Amino acid sequence: RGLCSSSSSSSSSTGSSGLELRSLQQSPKGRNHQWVFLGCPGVGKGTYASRLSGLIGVPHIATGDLVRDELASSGPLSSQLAEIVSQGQLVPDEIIIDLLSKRLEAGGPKGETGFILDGFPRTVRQAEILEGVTDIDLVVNLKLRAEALLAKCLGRRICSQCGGNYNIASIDIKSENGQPGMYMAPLLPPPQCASKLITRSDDTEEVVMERLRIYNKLTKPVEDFYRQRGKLLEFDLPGGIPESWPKLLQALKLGDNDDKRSAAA
Ligand SMILES: Nc1ncnc2c1ncn2[C@@H]1O[C@H](COP(=O)(O)OP(=O)(O)O)[C@@H](O)[C@H]1O
Repeated sequence: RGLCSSSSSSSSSTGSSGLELRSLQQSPKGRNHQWVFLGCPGVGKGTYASRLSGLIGVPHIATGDLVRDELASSGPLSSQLAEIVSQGQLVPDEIIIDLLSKRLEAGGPKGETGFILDGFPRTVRQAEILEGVTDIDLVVNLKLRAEALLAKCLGRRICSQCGGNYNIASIDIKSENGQPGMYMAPLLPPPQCASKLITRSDDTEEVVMERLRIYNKLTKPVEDFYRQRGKLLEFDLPGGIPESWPKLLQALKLGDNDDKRSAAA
């Protein structure tokens, strides 16, 4: 059983949460794509969600980024959040829903009606709340061989100046016992970022292992939640960006041609 292997499904009773996600467009007419990206830490959700967001013209909203922005703002929540995040635990639903609602509200005046969510929902309860306020079109479940996940998290680097995301891990899994090999090249920073790289404080081996454990326990059941609703698209990443990106576009029927937007409709 791998780090990110499947687990049994969980029941999904719709409890009254008392929570609401404000300002989501209710009507499927005239709105843009509302997609969710699921996948273990290190799988590359941020990379692919952000590339796709540029392509289909909707914002990439990562709840992990919202949490880190809140942490950096030194607001009233930051010390509570710092402790939770540094241990790889999940932030309480109420806080996450509040951060996400505010982000969605801020997009309203800019005319944002769609999104690619990355890092939300992370529990069945969060999925139920989201399903209660809008009809998600598609959930992409990104999967990567377990051997690569930890290395990908440990190799992650961010430019402290421009915010660019890079990865110094070079993954070369040799073929063995009939299993094919896999190569993932590092995503190195340009020279102007190279001296300004920082590592996320929760990307240590101990915390990543805990985040993977929590993913399997609390987020894996979210896959079943969407599978049962016919919304889940499974996508096995075949390697690094050069191999994976065109295949992902194909799987999403976005094709690699000039007609990307209409193909996405
Ligand atoms: N939907 C969520 N529910 C609860 N906690 C969250 C959620 N999204 C992000 N977090 C918090 O922010 C941290 C970083 O999230 P993220 O950047 O998505 O990490 P990962 O690389 O593990 O997918 C998580 O470990 C968790 O503490």
